[in-house]
Amino acid sequence: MRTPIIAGNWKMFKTVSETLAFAEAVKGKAVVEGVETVICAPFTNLPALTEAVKGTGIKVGAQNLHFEDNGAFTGEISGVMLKELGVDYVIIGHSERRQYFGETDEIVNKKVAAAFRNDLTPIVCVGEKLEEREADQTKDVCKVQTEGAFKGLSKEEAAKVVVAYEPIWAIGTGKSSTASDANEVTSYIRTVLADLYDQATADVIRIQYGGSVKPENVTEYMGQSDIDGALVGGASLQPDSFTALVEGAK
Ligand SMILES: O=C(CO)COP(=O)(O)O
Repeated sequence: MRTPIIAGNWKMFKTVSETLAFAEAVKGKAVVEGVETVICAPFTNLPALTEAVKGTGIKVGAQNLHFEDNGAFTGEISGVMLKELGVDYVIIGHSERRQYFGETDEIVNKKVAAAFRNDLTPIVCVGEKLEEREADQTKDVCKVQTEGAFKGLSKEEAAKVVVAYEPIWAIGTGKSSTASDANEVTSYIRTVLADLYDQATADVIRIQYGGSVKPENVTEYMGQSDIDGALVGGASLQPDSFTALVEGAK
């Protein structure tokens, strides 16, 4: 009932020429029936990437947006600008944005609203730090971040959001959460969403796992009851590995 979604988060990697080479290499691949494939690239690569993947079934996402549609915000990019490029998704509240760029739950919430204003699908990231996990605060942290992100969203909007559960200690470290631990948290997030809306709405919201996902472990995550895909950093950067991730999500 929930279509699995594999999204690559390229972070601050790849120039335009590298992006075009990647798109060429995955042409006719990295697309599997019943799985949604998304590449979230740096802003500078989005025009070339949307053009290059046209008709391939691969969708394009940004990694951030400003919460206003335009204005005196030097260096920022808005949802209006992304939409015109043919971008469909936008990652919001990634832990690197929260950690290095001071994004709070309130800012995340305003960005989610901006995404909906511009018909972009938000991929909202939540997840705990190592010390929070060790202090047994994982669920509390995810609850606060989820409630903060969804504030003011209608049921119809909520149903379209993709949540990415990314334990911060598992990002780029090679230390992935076990599939059953990750499923315990994603199913808990679903109960938070059911409390906010209702069970039927919570049941259609897709929740990804992110943190050291690779072709070798993706199938194990996808086999869990409440994990509907993966948000992948490092392993999404090589065409072969990205293709294998999508195939592994079948
Ligand atoms: O942050 C991530 C995706 O948003 C995860 O990164 P890695 O897959 O490199 O651990």
